[in-house]
Amino acid sequence: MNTMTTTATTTVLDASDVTMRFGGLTAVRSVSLTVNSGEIVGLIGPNGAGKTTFFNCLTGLYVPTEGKVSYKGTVLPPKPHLVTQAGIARTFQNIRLFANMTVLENVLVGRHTRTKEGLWSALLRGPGFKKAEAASHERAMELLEFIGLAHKADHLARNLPYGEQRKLEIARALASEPGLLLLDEPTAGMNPQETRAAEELIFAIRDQGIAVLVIEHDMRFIFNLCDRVACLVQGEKLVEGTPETVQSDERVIAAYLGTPFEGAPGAEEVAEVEAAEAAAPGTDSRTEDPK
Ligand SMILES: Nc1ncnc2c1ncn2[C@@H]1O[C@H](COP(=O)(O)OP(=O)(O)OP(=O)(O)O)[C@@H](O)[C@H]1O
Repeated sequence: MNTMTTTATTTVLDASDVTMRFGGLTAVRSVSLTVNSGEIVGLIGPNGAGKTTFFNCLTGLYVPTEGKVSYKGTVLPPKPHLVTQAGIARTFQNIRLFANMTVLENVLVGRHTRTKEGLWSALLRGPGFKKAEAASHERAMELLEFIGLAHKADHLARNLPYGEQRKLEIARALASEPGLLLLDEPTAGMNPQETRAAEELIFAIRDQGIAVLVIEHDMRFIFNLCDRVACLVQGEKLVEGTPETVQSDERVIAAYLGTPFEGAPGAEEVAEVEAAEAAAPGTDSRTEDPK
């Protein structure tokens, strides 16, 4: 399903024995994970398992207590902007757009790590700055085209529907021209149509040669999307493997259900619940202005 036709596979991300302690609490314990070129890797686990903390260790927001993180063979500096510059971009669990800026401006903000023009050039608006500005504008419009929002370039970000805000965040992350994209719960709060669109978008991103690591609670989404899935439980990696391996692992099921596995809900039951949800108006618990 997710097969690539490219030949050589290289390791894009190599996180080795990453441990993160907060005082007496070990949120992540000796977790190793690689992401290879052409791959979409999923990170799952119950609430509080350490997924976001692990992401924060990868992106320089946290300095791991132990372990190291390399990107394309080079150990990453523990500073978010340097990690972005190195080639890793991320989105957050809660939407972090500039609500009062336009869609285009939000993407342009994401380009700043790739703009080499210095302060004086920017202040004097010399020819170098103008050329860089035009190139950034062109690339930002290409990205908006790619996510299907070019026609809304001049809209304020806060006026976009929720699913489009999530897409815009992805476009802003892509604006830094990453080799690896980290997505923290990209479908949180989405309806089934938006979730399907997000899936298509992530496949398209992978097809452009960008490796993807994604945290998600929606199991159907993750098992359909990913080439490989790792499951964290209480800060430790419990299982890693193909979606087939992970979803049939009884330890994973038990970790989610909190009880020994006694049979998964049937497809019919799931469809019934979904149909009831879709039919009932006003059951969407999302807020207009998600934090
Ligand atoms: N800055 C922090 N200081 C202290 N404890 C923290 C901090 N960040 C996370 N934790 C703790 O670390 C553990 C892992 O949290 P984390 O948010 O990484 O889990 P998660 O798997 O991302 O959960 P969720 O799915 O709910 O987002 C939790 O017990 C959390 O309370």
